[in-house]
Amino acid sequence: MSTEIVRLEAVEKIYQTGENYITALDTTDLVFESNKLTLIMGPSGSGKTTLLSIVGCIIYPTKGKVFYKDKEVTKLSEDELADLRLHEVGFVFQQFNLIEPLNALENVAQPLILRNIPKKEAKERAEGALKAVGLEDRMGNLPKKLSGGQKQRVAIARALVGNPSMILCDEPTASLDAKSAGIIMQELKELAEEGKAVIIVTHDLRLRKYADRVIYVEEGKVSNTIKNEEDYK
Ligand SMILES: Nc1ncnc2c1ncn2[C@@H]1O[C@H](COP(=O)(O)OP(=O)(O)OP(=O)(O)O)[C@@H](O)[C@H]1O
Repeated sequence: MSTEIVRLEAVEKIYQTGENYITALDTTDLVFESNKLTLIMGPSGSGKTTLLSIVGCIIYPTKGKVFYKDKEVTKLSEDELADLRLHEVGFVFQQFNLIEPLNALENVAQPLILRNIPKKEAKERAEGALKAVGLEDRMGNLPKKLSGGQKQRVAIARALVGNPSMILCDEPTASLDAKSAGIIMQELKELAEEGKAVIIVTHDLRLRKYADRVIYVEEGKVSNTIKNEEDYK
């Protein structure tokens, strides 16, 4: 059963640079639910990262309201927002963002250490997360001793380890070959099936087969249909 995780009500984001105003996201109403893998697609500069950043409580919208499980995010202070992010959101990026001198296990344990969880418990939970992504035999490896696909699985384990409700991914397969990309998408799909809200920004139209839902963003406007596939390449 799906439940509502994030709700955007009449959300708009306008950036100001000097005297110029850019409407990165036009008035948008959206709901993201648990148990669903959603793709956010659109041409470069269309507003995808802006949308993901609002959903992930990284930035405030200029107008409108954001609710996280009925808590109004747009009323929270910066500190409360950071706290919500730390506990409820897992992030996965194109470039993995692993800490090079730390091995896979230490990388995955890092968010728990930041939350002052005792080292022993952090290690046990990190082992569990690495097992969940099939990397139990690579726990002691430094990132440089892992393939791109394995690094991304470590990044997914790190996103998972705090047991967030949402996993947000910005181009998670863009640095990977087709086979590794397929493994990562399968992994993310399983997380959605287990109850997470998984939201992925991508340019890759081939990933649509993994999605429960696809949202297209063009010039800051969100819709359920694609206008011109050529613009997405
Ligand atoms: N911090 C910022 N200040 C000013 N303008 C910004 C800022 N961030 C984004 N923009 C502008 O807002 C618009 C949407 O940007 P956004 O990064 O959300 O697009 P995107 O679809 O994620 O692009 P890409 O696929 O290239 O990453 C663009 O015109 C961009 O130049």
